[in-house]
Amino acid sequence: MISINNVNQLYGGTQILWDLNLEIEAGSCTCIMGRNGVGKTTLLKCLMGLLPISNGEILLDGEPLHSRNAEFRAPAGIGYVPQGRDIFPMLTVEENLRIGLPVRKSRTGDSTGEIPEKIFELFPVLKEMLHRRGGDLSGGQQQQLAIGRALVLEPRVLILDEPNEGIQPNIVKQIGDVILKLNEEEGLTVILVEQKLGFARRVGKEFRLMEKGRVVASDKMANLNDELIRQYLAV
Ligand SMILES: Nc1ncnc2c1ncn2[C@@H]1O[C@H](COP(=O)(O)OP(=O)(O)OP(=O)(O)O)[C@@H](O)[C@H]1O
Repeated sequence: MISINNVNQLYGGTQILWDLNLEIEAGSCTCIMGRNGVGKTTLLKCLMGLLPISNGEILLDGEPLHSRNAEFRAPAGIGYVPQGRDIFPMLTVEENLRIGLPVRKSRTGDSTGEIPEKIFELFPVLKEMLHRRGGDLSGGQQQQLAIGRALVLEPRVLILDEPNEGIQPNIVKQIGDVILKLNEEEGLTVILVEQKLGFARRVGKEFRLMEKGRVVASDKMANLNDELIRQYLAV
C-alpha cells in the first residue's frame, strides 16, 4: 500500500535518511523502531510531505505522494498524529475535532456536519471535555484528542509518532486497545513509531528496525528476537 523506495533526506548539509526502503502492507500494523536519532520522525515527516526528500519515491497504492504537497495527505486518507500531539491549545476539544469535518465530507460523503459518534465511543473522555480548551487537558487526554482528530477523516492509514511518550499507564493501555480495535476489527492500516518494546509487541504485527537513516531489519513482530533487540534497540 505504501512503498518508500531509495529515499534520501538532508537537513541542510546533514544527511539523515540514506537510500531508505520500506513497504507497508494494507491492513498491517507496523512498528518503526530504533534508537534515538536514527531518523524515525524524519521518515514520518517525509511521508507526510512536511519535509522534502532529495531523491527517491514515496508511493500510495502505486501513486506518487512525494510530488504532492502536505495538504494532499488528509484527502488521500492518511491520518497523522505527530510527536508532541500538536493539538490547538486555544481551541476547544470540539473545535479541534471539527477541523477534520470538511475533509471527512469530501472523503465519505457524510454531510451531517457532526463529529462521528464513534470518536466518543473510542474516547469517552472527549465527550466529557467537549467544551474545554485543548491546552487545559492532561497529556494523555491531549493524545486521545490528537488520535480522535485524525480519525475524524475516516482514514485508510493512521500514522502515530510515539503516542505514549510521557503518558500514564492506564491511558497507554486505552490507546493500545483503540489501535488494536481499529486494526484488527476494522482493518485500518497503522504505522507506529514506538520506543516501548512491550507496547510494540502488544499492538504491532510487523516491525521495521532503523539504524543511521536506513531500515536494517523487517519481519513479523513475533520474530523480533533478543539478538535484534540487543543490536538495534538496547541502549
Ligand atoms: N530540523 C532539524 N534540523 C537539523 N537536524 C535535525 C532536525 N530535526 C532532526 N534533526 C536530526 O536528524 C536526526 C534524526 O532525527 P529524528 O527526530 O528523525 O530521529 P528519531 O529516530 O525520531 O529520534 P527520537 O527517537 O529521539 O525521536 C537527528 O540527528 C536529529 O538531530
